[in-house]
Amino acid sequence: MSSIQKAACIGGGVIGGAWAARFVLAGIDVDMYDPHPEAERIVGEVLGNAERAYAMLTMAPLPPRGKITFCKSIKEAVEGADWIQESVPERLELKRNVITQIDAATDPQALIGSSTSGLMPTDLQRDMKHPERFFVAHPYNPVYLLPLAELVGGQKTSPETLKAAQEKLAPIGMKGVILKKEIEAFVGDRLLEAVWREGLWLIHDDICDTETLDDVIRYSFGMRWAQMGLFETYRIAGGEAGMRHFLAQFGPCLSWPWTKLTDVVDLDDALIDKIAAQSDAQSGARGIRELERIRDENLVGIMQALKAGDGGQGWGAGKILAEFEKHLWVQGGGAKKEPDFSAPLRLLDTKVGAAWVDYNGHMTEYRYLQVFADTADMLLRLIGVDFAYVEAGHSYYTVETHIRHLGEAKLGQKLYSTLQVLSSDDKRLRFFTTIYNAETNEALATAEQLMLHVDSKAGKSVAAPFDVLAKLKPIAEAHAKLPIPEGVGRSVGQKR
Ligand SMILES: NC(=O)C1=CN([C@@H]2O[C@H](COP(=O)(O)OP(=O)(O)OC[C@H]3O[C@@H](n4cnc5c(N)ncnc54)[C@H](O)[C@@H]3O)[C@@H](O)[C@H]2O)C=CC1
Ligand SMILES: C[N+](C)(C)CC(=O)CC(=O)[O-]
Repeated sequence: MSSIQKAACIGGGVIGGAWAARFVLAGIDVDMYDPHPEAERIVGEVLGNAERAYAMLTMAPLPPRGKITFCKSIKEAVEGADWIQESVPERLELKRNVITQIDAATDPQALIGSSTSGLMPTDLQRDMKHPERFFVAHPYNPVYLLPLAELVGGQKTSPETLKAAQEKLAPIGMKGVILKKEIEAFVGDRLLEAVWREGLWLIHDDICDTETLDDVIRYSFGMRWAQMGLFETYRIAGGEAGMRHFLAQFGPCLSWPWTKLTDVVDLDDALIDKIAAQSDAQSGARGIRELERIRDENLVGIMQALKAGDGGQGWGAGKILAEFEKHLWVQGGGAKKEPDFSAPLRLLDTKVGAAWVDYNGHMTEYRYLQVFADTADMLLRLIGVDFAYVEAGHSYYTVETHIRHLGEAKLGQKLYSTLQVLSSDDKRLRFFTTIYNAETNEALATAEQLMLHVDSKAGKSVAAPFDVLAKLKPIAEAHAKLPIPEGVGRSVGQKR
């Protein structure tokens, strides 16, 4: 699968900042150009929310975070990038000018995507020297969570470009959907505009207020749309007779006076005041960043629920998440140099994210287990028990864990973990893991764990194969020479 090596983001507002977060959390360095004096702060805040969301979204090992560099010009930002994402304000002349500058400054092989919500790619690529590598990659807010990018080519875009873009989006957890023809506002914003226009009429005509309108969506079809969209939902609504029956029954309603879709409401001062006041009453008690965090938590919950859909295969956006996680597991947290076996193995470096902190203001207990489990997974990958191995039907299962909490970790604390193999045979693997404060090297928690090698299809323990045991052997032999860590074999309880 071809992947993005280095990205450039031109424009770092709501969408450009979130694209940057999507890239850096997938381990890709980003060079950013945005003349806004506070661009660095704004992008930093978006990235903070994105990191918080990812800490809730997945337990798969994220690669080391990419680096964001703020540049002084478009030329400087795009140098060496193989994916450039333009996200400047929605004005044709401005975008065309920026895209032409990007085109002139980059390698002709680099892909150039525009975040435009509705401008035609043919209009945007008009002045480019290499228009064949330009396309619309229309994302949805927040880009770091919602997987879709509508990929739309203009008259001069090559079909290979769209295919390459689709392929490069997959490893960063996105789903590139290629539209057959260009059209203003593409597919998503055509639908959203229709709903929005209708919504504005309902407020204008005092049928409901903004909160009631939002309730109607979120308590009903909004939930359906998140998992089945429109046509699959309506197929079910046709009952056993299916889509043909649905069309026969509800098709005629389309010509009844059910909608005002062709009329555009006049957004005069009175209507603007009314909507703004209703929206303030509905949501004004919370700031934008707080609303973003609530939205992100809810989206994560929906995506995780969908990941369990279709009998555990994953459904809709949950299937994309499952595929992204599989990719992360295969990558194993990024390339690491071969560890030194003559000491406990340093296998994981991480940081306490906001979603890890509990009501006591420190890292909550189950997150320690997560770090221990992630560390154990690193050991397993080191001995060849990787994703392909597990898919082929064998694995190690944890059968016993004893955790000791020795210190506290607060929000943002950098951590690392080390693992010492205590004993092993052809089925058993016993090891001791310590989580450290990365600044002071203070031990914060330890775990002694026992794993069994299993045939996961048969559901029973079996001897590990020769090649796994051969990889484990030098680690186990080297660790047998180390002192037994303090705490090994301790039981839970008070002295009597
Ligand atoms: N906000 C949304 O929900 C979505 C927006 N989009 C599209 O993304 C694009 C950007 O929209 P937003 O991020 O919402 O706007 P925004 O106003 O939040 O951000 C635009 C950024 O571009 C910067 N900028 C202005 N001129 C520039 C230049 N010459 N070079 C580099 N940066 C420049 C501004 O300083 C600003 O930070 C638009 O095309 C929009 O249609 C796409 C999907 C959703
Ligand atoms: C409002 N908008 C047209 C900029 C919205 C989009 O383009 C997509 C989205 O995130 O809803």
